[in-house]
Amino acid sequence: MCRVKQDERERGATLCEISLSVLLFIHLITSRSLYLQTRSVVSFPHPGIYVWETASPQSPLPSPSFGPKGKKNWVLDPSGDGYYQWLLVMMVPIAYNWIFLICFLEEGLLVADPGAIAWRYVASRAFWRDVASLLPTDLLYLWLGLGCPLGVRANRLLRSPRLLEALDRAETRTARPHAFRLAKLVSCILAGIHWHGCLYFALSGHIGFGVDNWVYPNTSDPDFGRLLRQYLHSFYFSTLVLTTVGDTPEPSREEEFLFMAGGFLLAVLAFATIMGSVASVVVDMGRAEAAFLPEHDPVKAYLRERQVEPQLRRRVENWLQHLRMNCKMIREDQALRHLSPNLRAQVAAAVHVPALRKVQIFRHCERSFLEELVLRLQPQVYVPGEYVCRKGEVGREMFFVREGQLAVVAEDGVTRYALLGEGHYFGEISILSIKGNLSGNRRTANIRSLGYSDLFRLSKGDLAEVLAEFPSAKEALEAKGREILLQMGQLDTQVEAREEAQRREEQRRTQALQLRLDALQTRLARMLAGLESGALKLTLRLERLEGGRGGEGPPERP
Ligand SMILES: Nc1ncnc2c1ncn2[C@@H]1O[C@@H]2COP(=O)(O)O[C@H]2[C@H]1O
Repeated sequence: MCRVKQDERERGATLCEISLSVLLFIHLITSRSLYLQTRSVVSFPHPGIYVWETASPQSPLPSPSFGPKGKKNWVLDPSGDGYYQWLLVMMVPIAYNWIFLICFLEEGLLVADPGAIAWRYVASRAFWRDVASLLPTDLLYLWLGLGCPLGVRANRLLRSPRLLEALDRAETRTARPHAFRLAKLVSCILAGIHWHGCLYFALSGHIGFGVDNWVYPNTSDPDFGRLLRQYLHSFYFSTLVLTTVGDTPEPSREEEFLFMAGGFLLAVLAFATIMGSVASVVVDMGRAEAAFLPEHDPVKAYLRERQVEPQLRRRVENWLQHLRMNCKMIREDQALRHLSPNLRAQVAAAVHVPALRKVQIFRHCERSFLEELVLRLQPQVYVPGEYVCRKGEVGREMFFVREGQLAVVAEDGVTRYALLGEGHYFGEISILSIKGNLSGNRRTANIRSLGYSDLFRLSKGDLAEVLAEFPSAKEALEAKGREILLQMGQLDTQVEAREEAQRREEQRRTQALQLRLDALQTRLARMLAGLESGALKLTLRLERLEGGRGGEGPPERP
């Protein structure tokens, strides 16, 4: 109960961390976007939320306007209510370390004492990093003005380890880690291009808008003065540079050359990183699948190399395709091999016990029996027309039908004696050593898969081990087997009667022997008692004799 609560608390804290870190991420990006905005002009359509229009380099703070063609750019005024409310939202991620007490492990135990948690946090490097990231550097705007260059709020970036931690956690917990990794990569690329675009715009402003072909065009031109146009132009320019597509205007000043060189170097690094990340994601995807699916290529190469007949090759290929398309896992134990035995048993039980419950004889079995059983089951998939077992073969395993249809067929492979579907089992007769079974350990029938069948295979040894602990299940299996054998005329009831008579005879003989043994033991005990009393008498007489000789009296008559 306590553990569940703890889990819930942890989950809640992690969710908070993730959502707050995402907010922080947005905040970081937004804070950078503000650079573009700080070079804009304010107009006042509503108290609190302001409409900003583009400023020209010549007039950093021109008079308020609604922009060309009455179009409005909805952004936040740093002195308005809207920005204040935004800051309140952003205060949550900043203050969450003070609100949420995140427990830590000491010698494997969770420490939940607030004092200890606080001390640990204060002594950690994260504390100083958080403090530095909280410094209200925004106040510098008051001194430097809204048009101050980048870097004033750079300390907010110190929060990025939290973001990375949140992303890391999310990656571990998400059901689709590959998609998540790709999304993360794309977000990083977009953020990189965004920041590069901001730098380009800042540098253009520094050099002067429209002074040459390379910089951002003159913002006094209504077309280039709109915030959206400024942003998209800068973003596009940076995309060209960072993807090394080229086709960018020739730089003509030292700053421009430096910026372009830096951009190209960054592009090379980014390209290598992207290629590496994408390759690793693709390889990981393949590896994860290969953990429980058979590899196509080696099998196909083998069949080709050994010149296996085309029909059989096609069957194998169909089988491989069926596994892949229907996500049939035949190597589940491989996928779960790193789990502890206990956890593996729990996972196997959670996945397979419902399927086993559909098997009639297991419907009312104890859960412990089924849990024991699922650990030993091996998934198998058969293609249409394939024989799972043939009459006369030595039985080494039995099967449970998880999905699909199979038929008990005659030698011709067509005549059906019985149909087996979900929840049925077969192959138990030859491995159970049923008394009177004339087939011994040989299969009593042919079993053929009608379509694709998904089975559980249980080896003879594993079945024996499990049944040894659960005799009621053994009796149920044997009873069903005897019934089938009886129908087939393969059960020698005489053998059973003979065996029963023999058993009774043996019992009778054992009892007779026991009686004789008891009688012999009684006689022996009597003899021993007689012997003992005789010996005692003899001893007494000898003592008396010795006593008489000592007193020189006449010897006593016997
Ligand atoms: N008439 C039948 N109905 C259902 N199952 C059968 C029938 N005949 C044979 N079987 C199953 O087919 C299996 C073939 O292998 P076994 O003899 O080990 O065990 C056999 C039974 O489980």
